[in-house]
Amino acid sequence: MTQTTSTAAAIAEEELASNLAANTNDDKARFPFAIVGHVDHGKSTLIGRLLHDTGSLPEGKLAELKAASDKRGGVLEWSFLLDAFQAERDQGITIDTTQIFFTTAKRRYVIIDAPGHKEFLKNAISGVAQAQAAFLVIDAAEGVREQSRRHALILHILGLRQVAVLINKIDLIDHDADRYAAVAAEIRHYLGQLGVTPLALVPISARNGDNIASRSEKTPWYDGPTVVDVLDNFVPAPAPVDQHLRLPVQDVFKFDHRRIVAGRIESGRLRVGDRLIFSPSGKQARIASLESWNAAPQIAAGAGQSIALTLDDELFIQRGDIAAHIEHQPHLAHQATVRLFWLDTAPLLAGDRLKLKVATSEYPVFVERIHAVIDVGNLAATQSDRIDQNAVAEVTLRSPALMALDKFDEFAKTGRGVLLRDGDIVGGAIVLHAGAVDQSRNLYSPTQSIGSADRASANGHRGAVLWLTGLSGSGKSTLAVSAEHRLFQRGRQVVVLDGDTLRQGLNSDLGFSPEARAENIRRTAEVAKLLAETGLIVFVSLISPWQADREKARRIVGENFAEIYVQADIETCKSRDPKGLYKKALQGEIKNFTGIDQPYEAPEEPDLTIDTTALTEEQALQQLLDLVDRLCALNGYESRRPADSYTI
Ligand SMILES: Nc1ncnc2c1ncn2[C@@H]1O[C@H](COP(=O)(O)OS(=O)(=O)O)[C@@H](OP(=O)(O)O)[C@H]1O
Ligand SMILES: Nc1ncnc2c1ncn2[C@@H]1O[C@H](COP(=O)(O)OP(=O)(O)O)[C@@H](O)[C@H]1O
Repeated sequence: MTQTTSTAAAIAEEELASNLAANTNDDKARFPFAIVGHVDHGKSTLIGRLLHDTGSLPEGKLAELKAASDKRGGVLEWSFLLDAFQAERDQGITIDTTQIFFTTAKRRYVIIDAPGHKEFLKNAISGVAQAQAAFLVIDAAEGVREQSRRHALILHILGLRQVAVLINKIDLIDHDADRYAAVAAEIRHYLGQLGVTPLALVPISARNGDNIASRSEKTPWYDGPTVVDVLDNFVPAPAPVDQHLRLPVQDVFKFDHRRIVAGRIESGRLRVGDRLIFSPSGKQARIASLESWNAAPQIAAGAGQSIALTLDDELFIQRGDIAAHIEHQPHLAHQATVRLFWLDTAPLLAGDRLKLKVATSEYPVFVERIHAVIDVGNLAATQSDRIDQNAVAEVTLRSPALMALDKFDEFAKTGRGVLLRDGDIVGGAIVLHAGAVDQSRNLYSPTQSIGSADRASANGHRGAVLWLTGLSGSGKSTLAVSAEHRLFQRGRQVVVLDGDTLRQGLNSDLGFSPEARAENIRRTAEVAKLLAETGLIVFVSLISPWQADREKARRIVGENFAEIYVQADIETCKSRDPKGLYKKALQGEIKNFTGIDQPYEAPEEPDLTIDTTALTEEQALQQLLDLVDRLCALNGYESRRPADSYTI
């Protein structure tokens, strides 16, 4: 390293350190925690109490509260405090109920998401609520309830490991040690199944102030910490600045002929001269400058800072790209296995299409497979094809877009996302596994064409041509169209090429002579080949009465071609006569009609024969879909985990 660069590096370190130190002086340095629990178990009262007992109430608030409580019958209602804050907020005064601040002798705190706040789950899941610890409040008289369980599960899913349980309303059970012990055992057992060991369980009465800021005389059998002790003992998370760099691009501005890339550094650090790679595009450039307005020029920055930088190369960077150092990039994948929490009233089904929003990027995805749905009550994993509201499940999502993702346990911010349907948040997801792809294959240069393997990887299946042959009325179109619907619902790329339709456009110049039919089949085979190469599952529904023409079609398409004989005898077809054509042909109104005055050669060795005279439409469809599954599955693409290997 030269003298100049080492000096620059030293300055950068120093500057970064001072920036970070500056950061610790703002409100971000408050220790953020959440209070969760079943409705009416006492969360609001606890907040009122905490503010009061730590001396954090604004002047005059207590008097106001007393007056309000007197009006309603005398008992001091600590939860009115939150109502009062809410009222002030509604009038445009500064206190925000979703961010309540208070201070103990040891440090400053921010309570994230006031209890009862309907958005808690959404916020918690979307990562807005960056709590580092949580209190789970449980009513001593009522014990563990559905919401207590669900909230505990969410805390676990969100990766929150510092959890303490406050068993509230201890006065309602007459400060009874045995009843307290029973509730404590129940919640310990449940949390134990999740692999969570509560840091403490505290018997409290939020209303009366027992064991909040000082030890209560009414629970002489309890010798553990108070709520404030527990708070002060939560350990702040290690600074994300020590992790690898993740800079999700928020925007790119044109300014004075320069392109300025803006974003918030979610983890790690960077400095001028660093070489960055932007995922998923794979473009690379060095940082030319860190922009600053009305401030001394910066040459380094770290996690938590919002920055604007320029690059030494005019790359096309866009919102949603993630900048990282080359040695430690996010995973690139079309497929991700996630643990999700479903919020929408409408269930999530296999094949459903959603958007996965991770940091600043949004990817279209569909549910490729639901591995297991978790019962919130007993944590049992069951196999299901639907995920109902408030359920937790493990699923594989697939995107036609290449996604840049991290695993949640490695990078919290870029390893978790929100699921959107029609613009609404309908669930949250943490990434357990991002299916890796061969990166070199996916970093395209504009001159390199996209191969069928890339397309298959994006779609989650290979392209193929399923050539349905059979008499008019045998059931070709019926089967092709139902298969198309079924596969489309599963998120497959699929299309039907039907003789009737093609003959109205591409092949409108052709009749039904043997030569015209041969040309009809040749053209259709060429089109089917092109579509299959772009990754589609193509159903061709043509009578294609001659073996030689069908063999030619197979040669044109090449690999991934299947000949399917849709079998029904002529008498059955005549009796079905869905379009009334047999009647006309028998009356001589239509000439050269297959099966009447032109032959039909049944396939000699079809890949599949579907006898529609013996099967119901559904059975016939299943036979066809089974063949599609075999023909179009990617090698190893499933990467499925059986439900019984599910652990949470
Ligand atoms: N002479 C004659 N013979 C057979 N079929 C006739 C004829 N005239 C019109 N139609 C209608 O055209 C559809 C068949 O066209 P195809 O393109 O599938 O035929 S071929 O593959 O070229 O043999 C066929 O559709 P399907 O009933 O779905 O098979 C008929 O609707
Ligand atoms: N198992 C079956 N599979 C497909 N179609 C069936 C079956 N059983 C009865 N049908 C009926 O046969 C007719 C087939 O018509 P269509 O699909 O237009 O045939 P094609 O496209 O081969 O001319 C439809 O009316 C359909 O409801």
